Amino acid sequence: MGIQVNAMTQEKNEYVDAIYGVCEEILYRVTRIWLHPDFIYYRTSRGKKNLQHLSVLHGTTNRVIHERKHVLHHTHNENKEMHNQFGTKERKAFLDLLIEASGDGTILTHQQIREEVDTFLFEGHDTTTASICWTIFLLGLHPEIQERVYNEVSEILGEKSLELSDLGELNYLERVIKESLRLYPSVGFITRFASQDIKIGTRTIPTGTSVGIHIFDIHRNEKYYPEPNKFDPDRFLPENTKSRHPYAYIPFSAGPRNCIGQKFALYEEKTVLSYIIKKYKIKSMQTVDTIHPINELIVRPSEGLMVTLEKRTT
Ligand code: HEM
Repeated sequence: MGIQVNAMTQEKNEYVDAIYGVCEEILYRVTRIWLHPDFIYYRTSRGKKNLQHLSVLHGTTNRVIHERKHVLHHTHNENKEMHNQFGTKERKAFLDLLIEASGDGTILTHQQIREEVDTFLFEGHDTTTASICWTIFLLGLHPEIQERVYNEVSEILGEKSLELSDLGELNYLERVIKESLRLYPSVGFITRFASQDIKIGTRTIPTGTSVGIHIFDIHRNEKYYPEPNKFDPDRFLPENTKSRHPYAYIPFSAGPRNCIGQKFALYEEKTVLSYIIKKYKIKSMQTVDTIHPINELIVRPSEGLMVTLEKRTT
């Protein structure tokens, strides 16, 4: 979106703190029915704190949109092709497209643009970060699987830099990421609103019900995944997936409101992981039994994940 959050360099970061605060608060409030009415919740100290977090988040997004509108207004480049420093055609940024499509507020209001930007900022960064971390942790526990990834990456990349066309060749790494997303789906739980009666077996879910879908548990169903807690990337070999129920694996949700960033997410993860694995041997300092995954909208380890990185010599 064209802003620097500096989340890696600043120990205390207002934007990051606000994201964590809001995530924690959503779950806290959702699980306490007496806090559901606004007129009660916003009178509590937690409700007031949450408003402060939201004001940081919305303030940042508003600033990004206003700055971008300003730039677009002054460069008048809406209909011109943009070229980067190498002279190749540059695609327009997502925010630029939204601003252009907004028809100066007649088609998309400022608030609607802001909601889209918030969704992308949130869905697009924490999800992939968590998934990359869990994959590193699992590779650090399984040296033989890590070595297979290393061999694949070395064979495809050699000494050259990664190119877009290489990403489709990293098949084993893709299976590793998919299996990691099965065991630790970044989004462990989603909800849907039943817009009509749904019959499941002998039971009916009536219209208007909020339905919780526990992706974390679905992914550990023994019926579809024998030895469900075992990390086995070969579960995602084509011959092993072809007869699996399509909704037995839903890290990106399913249906019309599934994740629109899933292809990008896999590209991003393959890029980051292949660079790390090519340079370092990863060793995990914890085991599956000593880490505690928690669901704060994103499935994270409650106390972080400790790994050591040893520089590869070959
Ligand atoms: C490993 C990475 C990711 C995972 C596991 C993931 C997972 C999901 C899930 C489960 C949903 C459905 C949420 C719901 O229905 O409540 C979703 C929606 C969405 N995701 Fe992702 N996501 C990932 C990465 C990304 C990235 C990188 C982007 C953007 C660049 C993105 C953009 C979105 C958007 C915009 C939606 C909302 C779609 C809609 O409501 O129509 N996601 N994601």
